[in-house]
Amino acid sequence: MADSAQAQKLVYLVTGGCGFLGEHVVRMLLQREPRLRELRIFDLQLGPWLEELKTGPVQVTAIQGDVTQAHEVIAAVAGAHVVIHAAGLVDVFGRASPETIHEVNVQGTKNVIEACVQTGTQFLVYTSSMEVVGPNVKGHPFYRGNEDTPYEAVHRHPYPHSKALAEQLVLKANGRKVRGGLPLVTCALRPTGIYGEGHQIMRDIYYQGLRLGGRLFRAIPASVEHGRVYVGNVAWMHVLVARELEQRAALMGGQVYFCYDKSPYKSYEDFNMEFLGPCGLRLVGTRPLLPYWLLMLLAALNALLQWLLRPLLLYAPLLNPYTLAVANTTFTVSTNKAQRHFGYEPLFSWEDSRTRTIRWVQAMDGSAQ
Ligand SMILES: NC(=O)c1ccc[n+]([C@@H]2O[C@H](COP(=O)([O-])OP(=O)(O)OC[C@H]3O[C@@H](n4cnc5c(N)ncnc54)[C@H](O)[C@@H]3O)[C@@H](O)[C@H]2O)c1
Ligand SMILES: CC(C)[C@@H](O)CC[C@@H](C)[C@H]1CC[C@H]2[C@@H]3[C@H](O)C=C4C[C@@H](O)CC[C@]4(C)[C@H]3CC[C@]12C
Repeated sequence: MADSAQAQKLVYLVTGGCGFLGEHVVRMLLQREPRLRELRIFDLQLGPWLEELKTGPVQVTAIQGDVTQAHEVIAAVAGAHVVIHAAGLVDVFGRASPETIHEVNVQGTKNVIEACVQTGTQFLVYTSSMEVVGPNVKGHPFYRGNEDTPYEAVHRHPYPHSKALAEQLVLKANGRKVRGGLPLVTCALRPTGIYGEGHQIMRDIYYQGLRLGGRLFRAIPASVEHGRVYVGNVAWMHVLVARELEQRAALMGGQVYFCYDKSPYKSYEDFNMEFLGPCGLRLVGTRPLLPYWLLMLLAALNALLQWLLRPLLLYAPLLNPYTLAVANTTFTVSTNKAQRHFGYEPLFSWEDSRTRTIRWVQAMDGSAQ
């Protein structure tokens, strides 16, 4: 094994490094990538927690920047050996316009790819999403599917559409010559619904339950299963892919990998209760309390209200026609492609993932029980 001076020679860049997933990727890299000399964290909004990372042996460089600005991306990428592109606008609640979602998720990804080509960075890992596949607009279930399962991926919503376009760009760029003549090696990771410390939607649902007297009301049948994956395992897969991409370029280049672990298959609501239940919330109803047609009507009313109120304020509730359709469509993955291609095994067991998430919820407002 090379001594520490030789081993620490690589420069990594993580775009979106201050986000929910990005922060876990940053911390995982610092803990588990011994070859790091410099870790660049590029984000629109830098977190104050970055300061605590600057006391270690790895040079941590915080870069406030916008992936839609090509020159800012080029400056951040120049000299990096590996780019992990996790920056994105994750919006299925109508907060941002379709144009903005496309600008960030598609044009931003184009800028990252071109920056790699122009500056000579050879390895690019893209954080894609299960939504590149589905659920599709027809509500077809994807049951224990894998990377090769045939499925009619048809998207109308701007977010999944943008992720699909961006993923295509990344995979198509595999093999392009970068500055210096070497080939660009790319791959895309497709997490299912990520949960864990820092998950904003879980936080929102928790506080919604507190506002409703500790109760949540079942809207989705328990039989509708949604694949979920712990954020620490998604971060670990990113670290592993970035490490193995060079040695296994021929096998991994241009490939997609679902992110998976041992988290149980449950409905979105029942899965959330694994963490919210121990924190004092109760899910009312063994089956949906309202008929689906009424939920669709309420979702449509929310969409109409959002449109009417937009000139005055942002009204963006959890329930809208898209989120209802997604929540109500089974989407679970069962694959071992990441294990076969680069030896991935989840770093965190289901029990550990669950405990860590519960502790995070409990710490939110000192509700430890
Ligand atoms: N959360 C999930 O369940 C999930 C599942 C699958 C895939 N993903 C993907 O993982 C990635 C990270 O998602 P997340 O859940 O951590 O979301 P997040 O919103 O917490 O993090 C996204 C980060 O990107 C940054 N960002 C947004 N626009 C930017 C821009 N123009 N320039 C630079 N930085 C910008 C944000 O500031 C934020 O820090 C996204 O690409 C998302 O599509 C998320
Ligand atoms: C109000 C009820 C119907 C409630 O059950 C709605 C839940 C809804 C907000 C979530 C159900 C499924 C979620 C999505 C899924 O986990 C996968 C995603 C892909 C990722 O790339 C971004 C997030 C998301 C779209 C995620 C968003 C919240 C849900 C729609």
